[in-house]
Amino acid sequence: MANRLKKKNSKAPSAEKLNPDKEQEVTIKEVVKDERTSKIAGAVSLLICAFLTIAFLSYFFTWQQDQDEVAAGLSVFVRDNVHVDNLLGVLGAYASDLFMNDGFGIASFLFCTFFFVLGVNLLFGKKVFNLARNLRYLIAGLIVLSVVFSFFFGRNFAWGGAAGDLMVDGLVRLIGNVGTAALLIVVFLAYIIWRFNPSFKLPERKLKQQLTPTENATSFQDDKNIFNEEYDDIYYTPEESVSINEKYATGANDVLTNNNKLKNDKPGVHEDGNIVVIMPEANEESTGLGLIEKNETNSGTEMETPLIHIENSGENERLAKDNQKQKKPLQPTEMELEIKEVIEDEGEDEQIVEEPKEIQIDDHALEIRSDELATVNYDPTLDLRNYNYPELSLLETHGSEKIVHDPAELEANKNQIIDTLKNYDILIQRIAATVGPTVTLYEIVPAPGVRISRIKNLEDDIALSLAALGIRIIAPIPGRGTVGIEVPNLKKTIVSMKTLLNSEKFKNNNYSLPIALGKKIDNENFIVDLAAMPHLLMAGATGQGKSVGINTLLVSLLYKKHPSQLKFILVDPKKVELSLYRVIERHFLAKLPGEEEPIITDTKKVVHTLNALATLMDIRYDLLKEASCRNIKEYNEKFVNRKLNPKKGHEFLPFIVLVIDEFADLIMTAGKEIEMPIARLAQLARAVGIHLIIATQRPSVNIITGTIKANFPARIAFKVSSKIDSRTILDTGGAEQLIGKGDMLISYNGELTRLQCAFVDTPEVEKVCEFIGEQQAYPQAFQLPEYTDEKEMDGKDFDLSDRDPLFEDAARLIVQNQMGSTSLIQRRMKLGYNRAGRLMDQLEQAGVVGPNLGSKARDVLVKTDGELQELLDLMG
Ligand SMILES: Nc1ncnc2c1ncn2[C@@H]1O[C@H](COP(=O)(O)OP(=O)(O)OP(=O)(O)O)[C@@H](O)[C@H]1O
Repeated sequence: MANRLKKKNSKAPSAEKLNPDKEQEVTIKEVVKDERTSKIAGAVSLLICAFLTIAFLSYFFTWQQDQDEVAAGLSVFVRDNVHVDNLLGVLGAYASDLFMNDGFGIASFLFCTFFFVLGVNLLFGKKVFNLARNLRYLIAGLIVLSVVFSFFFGRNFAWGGAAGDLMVDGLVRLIGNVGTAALLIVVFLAYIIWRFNPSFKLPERKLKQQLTPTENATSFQDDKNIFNEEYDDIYYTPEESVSINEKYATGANDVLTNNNKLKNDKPGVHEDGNIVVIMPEANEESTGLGLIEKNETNSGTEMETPLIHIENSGENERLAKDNQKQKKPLQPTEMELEIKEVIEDEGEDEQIVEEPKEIQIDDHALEIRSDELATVNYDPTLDLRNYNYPELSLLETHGSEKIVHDPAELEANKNQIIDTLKNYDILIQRIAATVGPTVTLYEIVPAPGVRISRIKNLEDDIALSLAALGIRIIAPIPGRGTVGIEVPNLKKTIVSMKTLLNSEKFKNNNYSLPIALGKKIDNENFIVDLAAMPHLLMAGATGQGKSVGINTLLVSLLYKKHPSQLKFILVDPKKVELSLYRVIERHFLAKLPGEEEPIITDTKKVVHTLNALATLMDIRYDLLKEASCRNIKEYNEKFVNRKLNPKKGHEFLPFIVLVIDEFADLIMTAGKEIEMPIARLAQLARAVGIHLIIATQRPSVNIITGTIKANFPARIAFKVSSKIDSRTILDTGGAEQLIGKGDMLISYNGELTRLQCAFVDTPEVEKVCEFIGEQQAYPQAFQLPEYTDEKEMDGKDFDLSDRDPLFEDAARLIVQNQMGSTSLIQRRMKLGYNRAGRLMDQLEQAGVVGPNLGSKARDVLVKTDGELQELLDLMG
């Protein structure tokens, strides 16, 4: 027996036997999941609703005739010669008797509403009504209403059905007739309040002329109740109740779009009849102001109803209608696309003129003796007084420049956006388009109640549905409260450098270092002051427009600055990108003393240059300190007004802009040696007019380190390959969705702006450089302070035959000035502190100066040039 059992249990079921079952199981699941099944179920449910409604209504008139027939139960379906009067025959008579007589009486109509709700939800495949809430209403309603009807209407008809009668009997036995009546009145009222939340309002005593904010807030609260009631079953789940406030606050989006107007509106009645109230629960993007329109009701009492817009009465009506239609969203094609006007700032085609000078100085100013301070202002441009600024004709206009609206494209995109959002149950109220050079910004006002975070979360799906590269969703647009969707234009417009340089904003600004970067989406020229930035970090994958961007910056500055006012230090490890600028070496470039190449390509030299720049920064800080100035602007002003003595080492300080084209290469080869001086310069150099522009195509965290990032508040990202890269540069995603070719995001002043970078082609840059290069120049490039590798010099004891090459110069300087000061050597010879200190030690050993006296200058032991010469001759 045991064996037999074992055998039976261990016998594996054959595959053939299993398969059919499995197949069947899968098929049933599929059938249940199939949307057609739910549609069919929905239709059946609606049919049941209709059937029950007709049967129940018919029951009122036929119950007496039919009750005998159906009293015998299910046999009515099989018995012969059964005659019923119910409109729906035997089944109608049986069902209505079952629900009304044997069930819950008139309350049975609630079953009809439940099947209706269920049917609609199944048929449309989404949660049109809240099923759970309706089920709660059904159960509570069946109990409460059946008892109430049974108790108050008696038993001559199935008012409360058998269930109602049974419960009434129990209650009467328990608490008597009076107790039951009292209890049922309370329960019934509670049910009505729970179900419909009616508003109880005392009649107004007199017409209000002026509402105080508190009164307004109360009115709002009341109306909100009416509103809740109106929308209770539709669209919104209880969790979305917060949104109901927004929905009620009809004005919310108008508040947002009309921010400026509304911000000025104070609570109270306005001339146009609108009343502004403070909305206690307005959503956070709104200003907290909403609008309520004054309306006369039939009864003549004043009532507040939600108003959408305030611009003018016609608009109000239209939007109020829109608001009423919220339950029925507009079709995409029905919604109008508002095309926003773009700003065009184009100046006349003329040459950019030199900044006006306060005083024109003629030749004799040069003859002013250095020992007496002149009364005429110093003009730093005098050395190259015939210098001509580059002409605009050297640049070209690329393409048509005019931004073309393609109505078909705009319409198609608009419809697709609306459709796509609708698929995700996001309804919108208004849509506007701003056509930019490369992308069009569709600005949408979501319907009240739609949470903006939902749109943001659906970014990828929406981009996929719109099937366009480079979709960026800005939800919400800061300060506007609308949601922006940027869609690339099929036909892109190139922004020419020439147009930007010809714009009024570029020609007439008082920026120290104006740079024309590009155009915003609304076509506004983006022109900023590099001196205010004060440094710029640029990143972008290869081929996305970085080099063009750097050229744009350099060309802007070349068009606006005189060689005496600005010097560039160009670092180009790739050797080819910036080589065009070598022809302006003696006008605009700065380099290390004795250095051949004007453009720095070698990493070791970059380290030297950066350290020399740091030394220059220290020297400039000393000068500023002596002149009691806080920054280069104040210092230069004082110098120009001849309040600073050039004999004491003061001089006009040009701005210095350091440009590094490929930062990653440098960091890879020199690491900290590069990072440290860059960080130090970035932290301190701004006040002394030294600004850095650093570009890299590898925006990874080991290149753009925390130290670097912290000191570069202004950052530009061209298209990058990943969201991580975008975060590394901008601290947010978005740059991976750009479309290349100069499409960029700039994070500046805490704002993220999408720009189309101005385009300047290499031949144009070449022409500009040649134009400058052909003109009279300084004898040599601007000399940076000498830099000697501290490590090389350290540990070497002073040996007279091995003295510093600058020993003699330093000795002469000290003797001539009769002042043994290290900072004098530093400033006048443009040396770093360490080297100047070492020179001073050597001078002490040679007997030129006395020992260190702490904060005081050392005594100078050699009194005349002749004495010094003798000493030097002795030293050999
Ligand atoms: N602002 C712009 N407008 C139109 N086209 C542009 C713009 N910027 C760049 N382009 C196009 O993209 C190409 C590549 O640009 P660019 O040489 O500046 O890239 P890059 O990022 O510097 O590349 P790499 O790192 O390899 O040097 C240009 O030749 C030009 O055709």
